[in-house]
Formats: sequence, structure tokens, C-alpha cells
Amino acid sequence: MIQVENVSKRFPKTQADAVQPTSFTVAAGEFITILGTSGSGKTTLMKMINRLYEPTTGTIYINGQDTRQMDVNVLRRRIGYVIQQHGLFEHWTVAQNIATVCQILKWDKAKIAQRVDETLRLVQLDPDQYRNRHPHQLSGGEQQRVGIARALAADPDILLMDEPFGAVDAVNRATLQDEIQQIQRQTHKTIIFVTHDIDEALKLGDRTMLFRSGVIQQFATQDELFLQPANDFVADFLKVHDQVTQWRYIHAGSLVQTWQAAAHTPTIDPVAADQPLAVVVEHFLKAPATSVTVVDVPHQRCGELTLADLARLAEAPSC
Ligand SMILES: Nc1ncnc2c1ncn2[C@@H]1O[C@H](COP(=O)(O)OP(=O)(O)OP(=O)(O)O)[C@@H](O)[C@H]1O
Repeated sequence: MIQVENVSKRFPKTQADAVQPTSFTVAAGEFITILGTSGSGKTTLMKMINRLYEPTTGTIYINGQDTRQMDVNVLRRRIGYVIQQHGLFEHWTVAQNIATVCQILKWDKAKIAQRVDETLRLVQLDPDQYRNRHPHQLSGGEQQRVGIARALAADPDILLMDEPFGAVDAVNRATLQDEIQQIQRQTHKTIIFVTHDIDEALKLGDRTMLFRSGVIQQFATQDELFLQPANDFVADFLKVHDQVTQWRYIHAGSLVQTWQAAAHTPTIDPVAADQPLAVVVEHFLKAPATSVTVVDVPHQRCGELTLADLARLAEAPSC
């Protein structure tokens, strides 16, 4: 678990805090995304977690331990770090790059070789084909994969990712997003992921933090961001999304709960509360009906959604 308590950062010779006093908690195994305007403090916040920057005020705890009381090298080895420019050493092979932290930790050769192959497989690269290549012999997407493998090599609990897919084309980006999601499900790492891409943030994050001028505007689930935006900035930030996109991120149960939709006689199969609204729309398209019943586990009716509810969503503050 990561606890950030009243943490702020003021750089020397500047007039304002890059990050104003900020508190939040990230649970172990959570995937957090951070979105925000350029220069809003996202990278600064993240770099305070692995002490690339020291906070001006406040304390960061990892599993209850004050990070200032930890040896900085030990701390950084426990936290994988992936950046946009992958940061691979050009004159080293893929295997040598991935093994960097394991070498520092003085693992034996056989264990390192095994771990290099394991992490290459985790990022969908065939070890036999890739371990002896150099970074310039890789595509941009493959370089990012190796960057992720390197961050995972010493099996850290936490992964910090700063716009890791920012320089990758849209098709490869979507694949990498699926892969990091898969890796997180397999390994249960705690991931903090900075991005400029709203879709990427909403797709990957269990929760998303929206940042502006060094201040968290809202740190919430996709449902809460769309249905209960904390302020106009959040609503406007998410407004660029079309309705079909919202239907992917808002869950049926949340809309029922938020609006307490009126009861109607159901005429088609129910939809589970944790399904996205896109599934509700599919149900309306498959069979003519006035409403769809939303059920919670185990099959308890929690409400009804009508086409009018979906239309009303278009007029909600952030839609
Ligand atoms: N080393 C530094 N010295 C002085 N000011 C800095 C330093 N690093 C960052 N800043 C300032 O702190 C603010 C926050 O920067 P930061 O890089 O955290 O923003 P960001 O949200 O990650 O931006 P972007 O999305 O453009 O990468 C900016 O105003 C930036 O100019």
C-alpha cells in the first residue's frame, strides 16, 4: 500500500508549488492512472514516490514504512520505473538491459538468465529471438516491452509508469495496453500510470486521478468521474468523450444507483450491475423493449434502465 500524506513539492527558485499538499492512498494491487494538463505536476508527484525528487513537505509511506527512512537505492529497487523514452542502454543487449537491477542485487548467473527469459515471455517477446539483440534492432513497441521487462525483472511490488506508451503508434499502443493489463492481473503489482490519453487512463485504471495545477481535482472510479464529477474542470475534461465511449466505462449498476431509475416491466434478459452500459445498449438493439433490468449478484434486481435514461446521460454534466 502507498500512503501519500500532505505531500507537496516546490522547486528551488520557483514561486509556486509544482504539487500542492496532497494526500491519497493506493491499495496493494491497485492500478491507478493519473491524467492532467501539461505541467500540472503528474511526473513530479510520481518521482516523489521513488525519491527521484524529495518532497518539500509531507510523508510517503510504502507498506507503512516512511520512505525517507529507507535507503534510497533499496527503495528504488523495490519500485520498477518505466518512462516514455524506454531508457535502455544502447550498447547493451536486451538481456543485459533487463538484468540491470538483478546484477546490482548480485543474483547468480543462472537465476538472472532464467528471470530474463521469464520477463521476456511476460511481455510477449520470444527469448530466443530477442535476448541477444541490441535496442536499435527493436521496434518502438518492442523497446517499450523491454523497458517494462527490465522494470519487472527484480520483481518489485510497485511499478511507476510515466507515459510509457506515449511514443508508440495507436495499434501497438492498444496491444501494449492489453498486455500491461494482463501482466497486472497475473502479477498483482501496484501500478501508477501517468498518461495524457483519456481513453488509456479510463481503460487501464481501477481509479483515475485527475490533476490540474498541482492539485488533485478528483481521484475516483470511471463511474464516479462521469456520473458525479467533482467540479466543472472534471466534467469539461471528460466532455470530449462521445456517448459510445461513456457506455464502455459507466457500469449499469452505477447508473441505476445514481439516478434511482423508475421501475418498468422488464421485457428482455437482465444485465449484471458490473457490466458496462454498452451491454445495455446491445440488449436494446437485440430486442424491442422499454427497459432493461439490472441485477446485482446473485440475481437480485437493483433497478431498471430505459432508453430515456441513456438519452438523459447525454445531458449530464460531464457527458
Ligand atoms: N526540476 C525542476 N525545476 C523547476 N521546475 C520544475 C522542475 N521539474 C518540473 N518543474 C515544474 O513543475 C511543474 C510540474 O511539472 P511536471 O513535469 O510534474 O508536470 P506534468 O504534469 O508531468 O507535465 P507533462 O504532462 O507536460 O509531462 C511544471 O510547471 C514544471 O515546469
